[in-house]
Amino acid sequence: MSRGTSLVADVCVIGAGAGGAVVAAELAEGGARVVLLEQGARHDPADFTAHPPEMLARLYRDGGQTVTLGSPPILLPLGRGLGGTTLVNSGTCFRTPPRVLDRWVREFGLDGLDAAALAPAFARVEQALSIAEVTPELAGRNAEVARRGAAALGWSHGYLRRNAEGCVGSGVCAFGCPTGAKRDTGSTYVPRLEAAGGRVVTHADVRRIVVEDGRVRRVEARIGATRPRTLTVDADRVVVACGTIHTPLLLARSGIGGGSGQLGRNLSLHPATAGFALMDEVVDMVRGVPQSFYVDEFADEGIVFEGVAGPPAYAAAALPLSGRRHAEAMARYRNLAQFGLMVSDSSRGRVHVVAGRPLIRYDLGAADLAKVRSGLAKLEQLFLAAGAREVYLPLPSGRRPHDARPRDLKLMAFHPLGTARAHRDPALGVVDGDLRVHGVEGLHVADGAVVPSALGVNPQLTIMALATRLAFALLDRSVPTAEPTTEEAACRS
Ligand SMILES: Cc1cc2nc3c(=O)[nH]c(=O)nc-3n(C[C@H](O)[C@H](O)[C@H](O)COP(=O)(O)OP(=O)(O)OC[C@H]3O[C@@H](n4cnc5c(N)ncnc54)[C@H](O)[C@@H]3O)c2cc1C
Repeated sequence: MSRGTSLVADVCVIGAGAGGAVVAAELAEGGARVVLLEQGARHDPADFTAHPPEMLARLYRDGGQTVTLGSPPILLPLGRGLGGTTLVNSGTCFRTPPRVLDRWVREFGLDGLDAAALAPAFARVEQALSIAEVTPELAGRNAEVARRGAAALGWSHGYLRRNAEGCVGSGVCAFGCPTGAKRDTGSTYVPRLEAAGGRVVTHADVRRIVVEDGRVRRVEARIGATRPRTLTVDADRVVVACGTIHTPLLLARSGIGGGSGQLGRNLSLHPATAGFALMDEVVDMVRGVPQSFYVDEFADEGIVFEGVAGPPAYAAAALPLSGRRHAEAMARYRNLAQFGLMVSDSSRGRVHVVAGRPLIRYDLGAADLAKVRSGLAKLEQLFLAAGAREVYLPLPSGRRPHDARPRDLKLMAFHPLGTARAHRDPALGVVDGDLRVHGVEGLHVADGAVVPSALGVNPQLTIMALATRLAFALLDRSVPTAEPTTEEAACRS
């Protein structure tokens, strides 16, 4: 053991999030010998306390404090462990909008990724994760505030589709689902992988992918939470799925994928922010699904509103007030509503390493600043139309949405994409349309890094569908057509 351990696999998958867990399980069920290496731990919902500060430290990389450098700095939380960021996400599931897929075909030469070609992969994931629309009862009163506002204004809206069958509305999705209802990839695809004989190694920090004579040969990792040692996995195929921030770093330190000059570039991240409203009615925002409702009236302008909510410890940190006003608003926590907005960005950032530390550089461009300003003004309109007594926007006092400067904004981002983007042309992308790293035999990427443009919708289903398609391509089979659900079968008959 002191000299290190080695394993042999047909496929070594690195990272157990939205992309990695899916591709690993599908490959193992298809008969491949799979080793899945994950830097984080295996988590048990029985240990999820729903207490934000405690869970941030346990489930997130850097305690959820990953931040971009630029104007303005943006908080960019990332999950770590079996399930990756799916373990802490809100469970919202959208297929990639057809207009985005059309653009991929036109601008990036990704002919195999049109809506019809991806439909079986989407359907397979939707079935595996029991994706269904949230009911108004489960959505809770925070969603009802937004619904009332959108209805009064005549804005297009709806309840979101989610992967959380049996959800009871604990209200703390971002801090680990305490009932285990959320079907993150760690509790769905990883058990399927293990049942099919696949091997999972947690606390495995992959340091290098070794390529010889243009072919991938092996993966080298440091393993062990307490006494680190070396693990080598010999494999003819490797799928990298460390997420948009860490995949380009691993490829770069392995000396791979840099040929086009695009590695680490083209980072989009859906800048997001949120406002609060003080209502006359009791909202109890923590009761119900935090992200259960959307308003997409302005989707064509690149602005989408989605629910967000949390327990008092979370709201106290997020409320854009200070001193006595903060204390007074928190004393009326039960009357507070919250709603968020995200913009489909055209600004692009970059991930690279400086002095051994990852650095994420992203500046909000003028077009995206205009979208955030317009989104904040519309958010205020939405709350007022719902009957808000006061609206608290995340801006310095005295500043209005139309004159907000980048440094006035409190932005977060949850959807980093694009740093190893797919493009048919090796001079313009890191992977091709089959997610194979240009110029390297046997090496693929299956995570947010390959997604070549902002989506305008939450990305996990896109990433999972791409991972499903990759797994079946490697197995040399087509993605099977999903069995109709009981509901669909009843409708058809
Ligand atoms: C709070 C929050 C809410 C969100 N809500 C939604 C939502 O409702 N709907 C939606 O569609 N999306 C949502 N997202 C985004 C979504 O979860 C991510 O886009 C998605 O999980 C990304 O998948 P991935 O495979 O690219 O990376 P991840 O899921 O992040 O997985 C990457 C994994 O790789 C591991 N890893 C990294 N480096 C190494 C290494 N060197 N060796 C071994 N392992 C490594 C990491 O530990 C991690 O587990 C949300 C994100 C956040 C933070």
